[in-house]
Amino acid sequence: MKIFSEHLLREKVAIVTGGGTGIGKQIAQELGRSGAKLVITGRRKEVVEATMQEFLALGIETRAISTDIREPQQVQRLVDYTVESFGRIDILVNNAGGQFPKKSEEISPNGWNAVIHNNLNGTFYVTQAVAKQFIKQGTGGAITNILVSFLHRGAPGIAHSVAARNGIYGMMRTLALEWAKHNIRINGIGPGLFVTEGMQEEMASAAGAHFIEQVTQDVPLGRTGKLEELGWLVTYLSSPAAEYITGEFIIIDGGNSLGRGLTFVPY
Ligand SMILES: CCC/C=C/C(=O)SCCNC(=O)CCNC(=O)[C@H](O)C(C)(C)COP(=O)([O-])OP(=O)([O-])OC[C@H]1O[C@@H](n2cnc3c(N)ncnc32)[C@H](O)[C@@H]1OP(=O)([O-])[O-]
Ligand SMILES: NC(=O)C1=CN([C@@H]2O[C@H](COP(=O)(O)OP(=O)(O)OC[C@H]3O[C@@H](n4cnc5c(N)ncnc54)[C@H](OP(=O)(O)O)[C@@H]3O)[C@@H](O)[C@H]2O)C=CC1
Repeated sequence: MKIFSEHLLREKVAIVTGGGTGIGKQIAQELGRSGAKLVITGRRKEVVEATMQEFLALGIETRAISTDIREPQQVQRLVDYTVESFGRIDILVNNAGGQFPKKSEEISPNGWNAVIHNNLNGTFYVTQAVAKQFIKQGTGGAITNILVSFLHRGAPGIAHSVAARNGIYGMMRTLALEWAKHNIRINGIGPGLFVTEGMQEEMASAAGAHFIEQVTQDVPLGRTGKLEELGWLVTYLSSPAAEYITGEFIIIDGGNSLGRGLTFVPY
């Protein structure tokens, strides 16, 4: 379904980390369908290049480059490559990340550090490098961080990831204040359950075959999310329609974080 005009983000240039797969791929596609030029990145070159070919076939101007967001030099190469390719950057989507489920008493120091490093440090490196380009351009920019719906509620089994995402949340609120004078907006969204290969490999396989059905039972709207729904939200937040929104966190989970509601209903 097409929601936004193909001119909404015309002449805008967007970087999407983890843009070769799952949520990042769909967000990138929706930004591209709304007119943005794309640079998609992830560690696996062959994955981002295959997605680039799909986008080019749809008529979306796309480049792909491999980057490990944990490596500041590679992150700077991503920024330089984007500017060399398209002359500027306007939009950043920090989507790359993830975790492995594990009882907290069993997480090794290395395991803890791996998740914090990938999510929190990696997100900061990309955010800082892109924001420096925004400031140099003097154009402002829009940054959206993909966080988790249970950011404030907590989630047993992924303490390292929830800690890292709350670190990003604190960073995001601070940077929204610090960089408002440069017209850099920075927001976060918290997806509930969206079925992707990555999610199935990392989460559902460890949690059991019925994980998705079980989680879905708790969703008031009675279904998992559609990936396009994330793409539309990020497109909105990246567009002029959201020019007065910064430092915000929006949950998109079909009401899941509301819980089941009151057991007593007065009718
Ligand atoms: C409701 C759903 C909500 C959320 C859904 C999603 O997010 S869906 C999106 C889902 N998509 C993703 O999550 C994809 C992204 N995820 C990843 O790329 C990786 O899982 C990573 C970044 C978390 C770790 O990568 P890395 O290359 O830095 O790790 P490394 O190999 O160098 O090991 C370092 C330490 O970590 C330990 N360890 C690592 N893995 C596991 C494991 N499975 N099991 C146990 N432990 C594990 C490893 O043992 C070692 O500790 P040790 O033995 O030395 O004490
Ligand atoms: N699916 C869901 O229900 C939910 C997902 N999320 C979050 O949404 C994001 C996308 O998840 P999803 O699409 O489901 O799963 P994926 O596993 O498909 O997405 C993870 C992406 O991040 C990239 N990535 C991971 N680490 C790095 C790194 N160090 N440098 C560069 N790229 C990296 C991966 O590419 P590569 O391996 O090639 O580097 C991959 O493209 C994640 O942050 C996830 O935690 C949040 C809530 C719910």
